[in-house]
Amino acid sequence: MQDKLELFSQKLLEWNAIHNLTGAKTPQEVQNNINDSLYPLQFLDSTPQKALDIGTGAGFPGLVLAIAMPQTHWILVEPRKKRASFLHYIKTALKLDNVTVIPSRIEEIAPTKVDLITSRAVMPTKDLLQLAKDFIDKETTILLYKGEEVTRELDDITNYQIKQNGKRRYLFLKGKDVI
Ligand SMILES: C[S@@+](CC[C@H](N)C(=O)[O-])C[C@H]1O[C@@H](n2cnc3c(N)ncnc32)[C@H](O)[C@@H]1O
Repeated sequence: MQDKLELFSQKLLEWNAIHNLTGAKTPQEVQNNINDSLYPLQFLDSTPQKALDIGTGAGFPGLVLAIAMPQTHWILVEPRKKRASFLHYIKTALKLDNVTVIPSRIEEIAPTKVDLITSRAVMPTKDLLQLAKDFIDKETTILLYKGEEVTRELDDITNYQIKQNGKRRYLFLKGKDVI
């Protein structure tokens, strides 16, 4: 896993020097994003079979999680062409057979139920749950990477867990509480 993460980091820095894929411009910034992506893994109680990352951008968190979780099939949804091309390039270069890259918006793709949904810095929680509703069943875990104001977005959702690491808030929801 470490070798793959290093190669991902190196290629991201190379691509990012030409195309503007992400704000992470230095090895340390990329590493910080990798650490952020991986941190909440310790709170997952089982290995999901199928997972969906919405708005993967240059790979955070979905691609990093796919490298760390080879037993899970990851669907990475990213509509911006250069970002999706980069994800596809990394899938091929790192031989990530457990990854499918879909270069579309989440609302444009055929829904399928998944065990885990992740997303970071894409849209407010309620909007995301609405667009992702056909991917969610009662057992689905939803893991959203949020900031300190996370609870303001929750309105009537009362059953959730938040794990904190510095300013990051990892929001865990269960399908049965949001559908
Ligand atoms: C601020 S970037 C965050 C990228 C990455 N998740 C991260 O944290 O580095 C937001 C990403 O969400 C994607 N996005 C925006 N609306 C989307 C939608 N409706 N469905 C899927 N992706 C979307 C954008 O193309 C963009 O790459």
